[in-house]
Amino acid sequence: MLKGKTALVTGSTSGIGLGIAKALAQQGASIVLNGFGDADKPKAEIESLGARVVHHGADMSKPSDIEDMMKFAAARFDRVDILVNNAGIQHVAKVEDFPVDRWDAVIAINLTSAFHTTRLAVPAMREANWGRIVNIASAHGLVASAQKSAYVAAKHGIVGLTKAVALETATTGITCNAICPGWVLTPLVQKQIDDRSAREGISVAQAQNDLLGEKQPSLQFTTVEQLGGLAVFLCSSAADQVRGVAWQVDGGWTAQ
Ligand SMILES: NC(=O)C1=CN([C@@H]2O[C@H](COP(=O)(O)OP(=O)(O)OC[C@H]3O[C@@H](n4cnc5c(N)ncnc54)[C@H](O)[C@@H]3O)[C@@H](O)[C@H]2O)C=CC1
Ligand SMILES: CC(=O)CC(=O)O
Repeated sequence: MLKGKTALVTGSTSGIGLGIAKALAQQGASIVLNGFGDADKPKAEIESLGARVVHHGADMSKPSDIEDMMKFAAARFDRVDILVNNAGIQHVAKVEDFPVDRWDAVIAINLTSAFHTTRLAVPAMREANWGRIVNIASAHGLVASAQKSAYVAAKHGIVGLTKAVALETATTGITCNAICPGWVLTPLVQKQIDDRSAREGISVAQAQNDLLGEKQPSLQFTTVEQLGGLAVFLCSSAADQVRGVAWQVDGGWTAQ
C-alpha cells in the first residue's frame, strides 16, 4: 500500500516509534529512522521486512540537527511523504520543583521538534499534493495528570499544532492527525513503574497493576502494534478525509 513512499519517524530506535516504523515498512514504505542508542538492531529488523532503511541521529532538541536530517532524508529518498512526529521524553516533578532545563527539553523534543519537521516537510508534500503527518500525542494531550506539567503542556500543544496544520492543508492531499495513546509498556513507562515500585516499596508487578488501575480502565497496555495499525490506516486512502483528529487508543482513559 505504501510502496514508493518514504516515511520519516522521529524517535524510532525504541518503543512506539520503532513499532510504527515497522508497520509502515510492512506496507512497503522506505524508512528514515531517528533516535539515540544502537541503531543497527532496529535497522536490521526493518531491513528483514524487505524495506529500505537509513538512520539519522539528529538530536530533536536542536533545530540545526533537524534541518540536517530533513535534507539527508530528501537526498536519500527524494522527499518525505509520511512524517511521524514521535520523539518524546518524560520528566515527573511538582511544578515548583520542576528543573528548568527539563521543562525546556520536554517542550523542545515533544513539541517544538514537530514544528520544525512539519515546516520543513510540508513544501515537498504540497508539490506532490500528497502527504501524511501523524503526531504521537498522548491521553495527556487531552487530559492532565499531576506532576507532568511540561509533558501535558507539550502534548496539549501538539494536539493544537495538529489541528492548525490540518486546516492549513485541508484543500490538499496532505492530512495531519494525532494519535493519543494511553499507557504503552516502553522504556519511558517502565521507568515510571520502577520508580513507583522503589518509592512505595512494592513489587514491580504490583506497581504496574497500580499504574494501569489508576488511569486505564481496560487494565491492559496499548501495544506498539496497535498504534502501528492505526498509523497505517491514517496513511491509507480510506483516511483521506480524516483531518485534524486526536484519536485516543487509551483503553478508556479519556472516556472517564
Ligand atoms: N509509552 C507510553 O505510554 C506513551 C508514549 N507516548 C509518546 O510516544 C512517544 C514515544 O515514546 P516511547 O516509545 O514510550 O518512548 P521510548 O523512550 O521507548 O522512545 C523514545 C524515542 O525517542 C528518542 N529520543 C529521545 N530523545 C530524543 C532526542 N532528543 N532526539 C532524538 N530522539 C530522541 C529515543 O532515542 C527513542 O528512540 C513519545 O512522544 C511519548 O510521549 C504517548 C502516550 C503514551
Ligand atoms: C500516557 C503517557 O503519555 C505516558 C506518560 O504520561 O508518561
